[in-house]
Amino acid sequence: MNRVTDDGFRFLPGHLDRAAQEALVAVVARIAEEAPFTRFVMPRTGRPFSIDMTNAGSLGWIADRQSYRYSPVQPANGRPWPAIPEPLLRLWRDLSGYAHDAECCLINHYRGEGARLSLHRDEDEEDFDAPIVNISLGDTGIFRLGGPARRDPTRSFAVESGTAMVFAGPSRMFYHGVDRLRVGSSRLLPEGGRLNLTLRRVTRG
Ligand SMILES: O=C(O)CCC(=O)C(=O)O
Ligand SMILES: [Fe+2]
Repeated sequence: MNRVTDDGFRFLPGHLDRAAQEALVAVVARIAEEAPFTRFVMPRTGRPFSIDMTNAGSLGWIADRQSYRYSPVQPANGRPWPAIPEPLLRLWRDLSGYAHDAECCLINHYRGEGARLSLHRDEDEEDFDAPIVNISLGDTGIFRLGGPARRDPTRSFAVESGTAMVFAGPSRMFYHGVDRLRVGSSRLLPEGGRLNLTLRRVTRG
């Protein structure tokens, strides 16, 4: 049921088997020891996200009252983010086909009911030519994919644990978001919920 569409979007359910998923959960736990999950607030409104975030990589995606941006250090303590672990770099190399390595792995933790991510575009990077590689672990997320304009029609995908998605070509700049979780649909994470990892190139290679 792997799908490739001519807009460059690839939907790859079952890309990671159970063992690979468990290994990535352990990888995320190690990252979170060095860079604890935090709840960012949105610029201007100061309203908190409904999900917790952390990063690995030379640059991490952050949000505060001022802006959405990439930072080489963790806002909470000024320390660098942990390096992107090798298994994640391998996924990037396999799935992105890009000449340069990912610089950021943003990790989103959707803890349960009410955790969502409104429709947005990933546009804080300098390099829009590099694809975005998206990996899901734990509870199924209801993912919404639109088009280049906010008003474009959207499609919804149930994104199960182990699914990889690649946003290349035109789909790199498509609006997207997560409406909700199917809470309790997976037993991968001991505390439940969903982890989403996005591997990103930020600077021009
Ligand atoms: O959780 C997801 O699948 C989407 C995450 C996302 O769009 C983002 O982190 O920018
Ligand atoms: Fe996004």
